[in-house]
Amino acid sequence: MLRTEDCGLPAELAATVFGVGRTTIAAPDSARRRGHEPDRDDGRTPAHAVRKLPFADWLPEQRWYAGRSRTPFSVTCAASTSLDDVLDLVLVDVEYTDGSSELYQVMVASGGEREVEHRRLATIGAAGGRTGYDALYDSDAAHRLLALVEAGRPVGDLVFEPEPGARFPGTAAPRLFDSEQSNTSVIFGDEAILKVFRRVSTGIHPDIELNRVLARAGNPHVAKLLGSFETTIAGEPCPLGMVTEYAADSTEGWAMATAAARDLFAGVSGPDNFASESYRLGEAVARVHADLATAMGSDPAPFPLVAVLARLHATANEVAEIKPHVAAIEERFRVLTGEPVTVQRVHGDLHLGQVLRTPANWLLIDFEGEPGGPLYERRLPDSPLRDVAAMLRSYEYASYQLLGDQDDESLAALAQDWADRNRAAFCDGYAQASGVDPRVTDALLAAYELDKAVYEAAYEARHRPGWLRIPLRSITHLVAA
Ligand SMILES: Nc1ncnc2c1ncn2[C@@H]1O[C@H](COP(=O)(O)OP(=O)(O)O)[C@@H](O)[C@H]1O
Ligand SMILES: O=P(O)(O)O[C@H]1O[C@H](CO)[C@@H](O[C@H]2O[C@H](CO)[C@@H](O)[C@H](O)[C@H]2O)[C@H](O)[C@H]1O
Repeated sequence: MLRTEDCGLPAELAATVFGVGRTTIAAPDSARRRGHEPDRDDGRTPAHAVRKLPFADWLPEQRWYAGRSRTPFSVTCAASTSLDDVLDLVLVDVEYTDGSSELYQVMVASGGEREVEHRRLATIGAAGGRTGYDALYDSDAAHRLLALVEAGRPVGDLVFEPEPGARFPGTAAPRLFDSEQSNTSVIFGDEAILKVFRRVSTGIHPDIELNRVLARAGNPHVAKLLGSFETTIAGEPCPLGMVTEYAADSTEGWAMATAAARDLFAGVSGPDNFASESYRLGEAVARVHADLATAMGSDPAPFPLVAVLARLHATANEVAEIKPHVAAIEERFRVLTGEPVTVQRVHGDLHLGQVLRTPANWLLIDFEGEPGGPLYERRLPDSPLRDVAAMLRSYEYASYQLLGDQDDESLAALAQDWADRNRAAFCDGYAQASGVDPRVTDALLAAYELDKAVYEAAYEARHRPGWLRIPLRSITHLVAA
């Protein structure tokens, strides 16, 4: 049975009560142990009402809500900070009946009739005589949030931090980024993109951390970080969002690659068929790796046998189609026991949807690692081959998704040909820029590809069962090679 609570906290757990920014924060499970609901409302801000908004009904409608396959047990407002009279930053804790939990960030604009886009989706509901909206749909509120990052002043427990020398857009009109994402982004004119993290947790956010390091290293293959903001939970930093320069006139690598592969299928492709782009992309990834290694170091380590086996067995328990391949995959992993690799900070979830082609060059975005895992895990050093293998997998996706559920061998041969050509071009570019050809350690590279394909099998089984056959096909090929 779903239980919705509001989020007043006992005094000893409440973090702070500030001037404009009144913050109420504590570990969510502590919040539920409270015996009373202290009323902190001073009449100036609607925080009391904000905490009573019907988040339990609204959250499951949001595309970034990750709890659809689970049953919520309680939905609790764990923290709220009033940014001004009509804008509150709220952290909503969702606990599920299976014992798992998530903390979601919602920026709430409240008041009477507001000018908001997508009113039905944006309306959280009413409490205390006021209606609460998702503020990211509200252009005024989005501007106020951006202004807070630019000003860099603390509000309650919230810390807003502009990067040194960052130039923020002035009055550029904001628009909500309209696509499937795990976070929510607002674009300001052609100048900046504000990404508000939805599922938040304590730790250092790799997307902010690595973008900062690469911007300071002058790396040309990232969108320049302009600022970020975070809060504190139980003494730990909890990153909430970031602003980067917007790459106007850019196209996602996935759109370009799939268009090129489609041309080949239609018999209208030129001789290059994306290969020169793949070469330049390989160079860009190598330069990002080089700057990350220089700035953050690298170390020798053994091939991560325990981790890849753990993922394999967990996936086999979840995805029946993996079971027949387990022994063969395991063998591929076990021959690499003790095999030395070099580890450093890497992207961690690289694919053609995470790269943008600007008129000038390729940019890598979204350095947040594999979504779902805890932040500390996503920041662990890993082999650069992890990223290379992930890109190689993406070329197979780009061509094989065009087959749909057809088993046409001549089409499959075309798909493989396109993928092989672009995979080779990517590795050539990577080798040229790094001085190390990833194909030299072919068994290692294949093992990282296998590990990624196993991850993808779990991802597809959960999110896109119709695409499960793409990683399964690759697994069959990789273990047969
Ligand atoms: N700096 C940028 N310039 C232009 N478009 C961007 C930029 N950053 C992100 N995008 C667009 O927003 C989409 C989602 O961004 P991403 O960082 O991957 O969000 P999420 O973490 O929610 O997946 C990208 O696929 C890209 O199309
Ligand atoms: O972009 P996210 O960080 O959310 O990454 C997740 O979703 C990706 C799909 O959007 C998924 O990528 C897989 O599908 C891509 C095509 O849609 C393909 O290019 C990738 O190679 C493939 O792994 C990614 O694995 C997942 O973590």
